[in-house]
Amino acid sequence: MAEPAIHTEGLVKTYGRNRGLTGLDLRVEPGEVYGFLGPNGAGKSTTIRLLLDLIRPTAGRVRVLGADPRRDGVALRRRIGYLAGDFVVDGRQTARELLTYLGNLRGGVPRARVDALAARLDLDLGRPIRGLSKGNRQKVGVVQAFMHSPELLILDEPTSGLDPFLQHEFLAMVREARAEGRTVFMSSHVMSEVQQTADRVGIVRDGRMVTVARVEELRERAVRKVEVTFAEPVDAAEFAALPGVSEVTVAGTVLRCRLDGRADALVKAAAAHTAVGLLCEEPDLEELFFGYYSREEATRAVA
Ligand SMILES: Nc1ncnc2c1ncn2[C@@H]1O[C@H](COP(=O)(O)OP(=O)(O)OP(=O)(O)O)[C@@H](O)[C@H]1O
Repeated sequence: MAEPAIHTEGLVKTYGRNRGLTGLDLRVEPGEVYGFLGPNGAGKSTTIRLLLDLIRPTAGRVRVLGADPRRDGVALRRRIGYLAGDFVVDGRQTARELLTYLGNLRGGVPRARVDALAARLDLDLGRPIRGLSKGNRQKVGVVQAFMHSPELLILDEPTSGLDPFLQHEFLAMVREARAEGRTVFMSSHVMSEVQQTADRVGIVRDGRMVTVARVEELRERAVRKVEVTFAEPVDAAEFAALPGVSEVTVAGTVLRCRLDGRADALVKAAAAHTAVGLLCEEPDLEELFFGYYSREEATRAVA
């Protein structure tokens, strides 16, 4: 098996008496888009800062692209594109000057590549950064992360605060990066952006991993609200007994219920009647995500 793009074992980071990470095991395979999800304060930014050697671990092991961020930091930076959650730029220099400077630090980036990204995001490179709007400064951040075509993109809460146009382009760029075989590690507390792009999702809480799953797997386990309209009234009891089906109500010819996991049994039961309409809410990982938490909290309360 290929060496992981990111590998941490028992990663601990304490900030004085505060616990940032309490033993994080993380494995990101090369070429995948990995969504790193968790609520505020879970330890996402701490993890990312450790991967980039911006801070040092209290204990545990970190490998990034097969290297040690602490020893091989300079060489690693050239192979990584990083977009900080709080990416801030300012100054008299133009966007082009800043991007050229950053590009040179990473071994040089073709001008045409920067131009193409800027054109795509509708960013004027000739204007001084201090005169740019917040949205345009964010575009500078996106360009600097992608411009050197890095093997690994590390994106900390990348779409928070992006306008819908930029969000759309950004997610397209993530998908393209994957198509080119790059690895993307993206933190978020917004399920929808991860749902659209990630192959796998790791959910972190209180400084450790709560669960790791493929996005389809999470979807399959997700809870949906389903509404079926029949030609004739149906009996609620017939549907309430089905696996995964609960909260069944029937109003005339319309059946509403909650579906946990696979739709198979419900679909087959509905097919025994004449179904004239079917509405199924796309499952939201958010609900599943908080489902995990409450389940975990419940376990803790019992313990
Ligand atoms: N510099 C610091 N000093 C003290 N405690 C810190 C510091 N940085 C983070 N922490 C603590 O470590 C924990 C994890 O924080 P972290 O910023 O990594 O979470 P996060 O998941 O990135 O959250 P957010 O989405 O809010 O950025 C929190 O309890 C936080 O209070």
